[in-house]
Amino acid sequence: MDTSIQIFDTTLRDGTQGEKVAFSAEDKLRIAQQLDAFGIDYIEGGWPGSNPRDMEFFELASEATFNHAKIVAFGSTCRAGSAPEDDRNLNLLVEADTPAVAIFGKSWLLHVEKALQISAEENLGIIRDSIRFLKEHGKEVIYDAEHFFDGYKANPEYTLATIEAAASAGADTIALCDTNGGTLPHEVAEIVMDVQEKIDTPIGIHAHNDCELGVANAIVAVQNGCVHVQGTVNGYGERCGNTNLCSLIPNLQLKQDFRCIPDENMEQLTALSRFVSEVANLNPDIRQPYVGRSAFAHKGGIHVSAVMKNEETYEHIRPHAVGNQRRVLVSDLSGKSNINYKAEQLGLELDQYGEHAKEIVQKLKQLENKGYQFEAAEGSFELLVKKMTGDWEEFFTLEGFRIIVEKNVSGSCRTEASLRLKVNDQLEHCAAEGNGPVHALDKALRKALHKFYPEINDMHLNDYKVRVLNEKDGTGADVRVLIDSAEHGKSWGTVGVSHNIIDASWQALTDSFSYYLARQQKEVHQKEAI
Ligand SMILES: CC(=O)SCCNC(=O)CCNC(=O)[C@H](O)C(C)(C)COP(=O)(O)OP(=O)(O)OC[C@H]1O[C@@H](n2cnc3c(N)ncnc32)[C@H](O)[C@@H]1OP(=O)(O)O
Ligand SMILES: CC(=O)C(=O)O
Repeated sequence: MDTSIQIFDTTLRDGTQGEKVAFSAEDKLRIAQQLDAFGIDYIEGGWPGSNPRDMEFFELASEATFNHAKIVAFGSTCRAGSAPEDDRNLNLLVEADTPAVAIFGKSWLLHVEKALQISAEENLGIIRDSIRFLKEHGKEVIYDAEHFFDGYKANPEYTLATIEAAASAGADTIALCDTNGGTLPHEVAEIVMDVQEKIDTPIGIHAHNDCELGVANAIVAVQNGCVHVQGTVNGYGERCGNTNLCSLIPNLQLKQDFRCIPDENMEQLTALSRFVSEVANLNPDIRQPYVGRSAFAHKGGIHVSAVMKNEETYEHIRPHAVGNQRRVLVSDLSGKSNINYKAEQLGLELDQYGEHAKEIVQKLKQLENKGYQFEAAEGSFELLVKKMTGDWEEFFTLEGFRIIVEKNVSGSCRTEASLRLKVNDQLEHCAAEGNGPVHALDKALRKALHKFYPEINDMHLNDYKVRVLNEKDGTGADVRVLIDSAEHGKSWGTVGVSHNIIDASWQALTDSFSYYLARQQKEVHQKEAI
């Protein structure tokens, strides 16, 4: 039995119908090339009749090389009352110069009568005529039966007649669309089975995620005979999105016998997902199954303890199978297993210190109780462990700092920080102005450290977050500051907690510098040892 499933990616078309998703023509080309390399069969690039950017994409795509995928141009059936050869939209589909086109037509009488405002017969006519026209121009035609499931539930005879019209006109594939995303898996299964009995043309599924069932509906459709699935990377798409290919593909290929992409490409899945979110300029969803940063992140002590003994205890697949990785989070839900695992990852040998793991767990829980959070502050966690295990020498110590913020009647604001710091037994006294107090402190600290540690020029602050911990105390509340710093693509997080926002920032800031300097020192020692 042939178990291959055609994967039709519509990230560049339906994906861009999602809120906040937009790509330039060049972005689309970059994504299309990644999708091709990943082994996607069809890449729907956009609607040439919609806007100049999509037209530009098809021009760029016609000059690019795709080794596996077919590029698809998307549009609708012709307008009622106009012959296909006079229809601008259909002519632009032909001119897009792609081997395949996808057109959507109406399946649901409600749409025929209310949206198109034409008769049921006329609708069958425009479906037939549009497909015939495209076939006469040598195109492979994928017919998207819009609102197929809703139409079928309202009037199965008419809805089936629309896809019979498409099949008789030569459509190569008929994709049954759950356009409003409201159909349940058992309904998809029954309807797909019925269509299978009545239509010889290969059928596919295009599902939306309004009931969080985009992936589930695509799976049952495949289990009941669909051989073609449409979806998007990360599930981007109109309203709540489309079938998420990043979940669907491993669900079909790793857990069942269906084949969607070459096996060896599965490890590229996480990279593909993150590449697309990067180009879309959207934060990746950490909780996304398979590819999210938290997909294999273990927090509960019981889980970590078991995973260290056997990963299958709390992992449904090997993270590497999809190019993701296991993470162990450290928090007040940790046990000593979390600490041991994390320490091992950081190259810290806790075993030699015997009881240290238990002490660290206790300290950690106390600190988390005060509002510290180490999950996203691995830099501070490493410093804590080193300090508690006696494996630490300070790079600098604070003698004191003072910050002045002046606001005058013109509205302008001036901030200056002055700092006294001991570095290598020398007292450094530096001052700097900044946009705000933390910026001024950061600059003064850099000034003081630079002559001892010039490498600090290579690190910078990526992100700075403040969280009020006990809101009811208003402006007197404790705050947690999380700082994300980076150097040449490597990043680390640090944390500080205080009732004073400047003090919390100082803790996170100095942890960030200390962590970085310790890492640099370790790299130098490692190089010297070689
Ligand atoms: C289910 C889906 O996702 S379908 C894809 C939806 N995607 C998009 O709409 C994004 C791109 N769309 C666009 O750029 C524009 O809507 C265009 C260029 C296609 C059309 O713009 P306009 O001509 O200004 O029309 P407008 O968007 O207001 O309305 C759509 C028209 O298409 C008609 N139409 C809708 N579906 C079909 C169809 N399958 N076949 C023929 N005509 C259709 C509507 O009846 C309406 O006609 P009317 O102008 O006579 O009322
Ligand atoms: C065609 C399409 O995008 C839909 O029906 O949802």
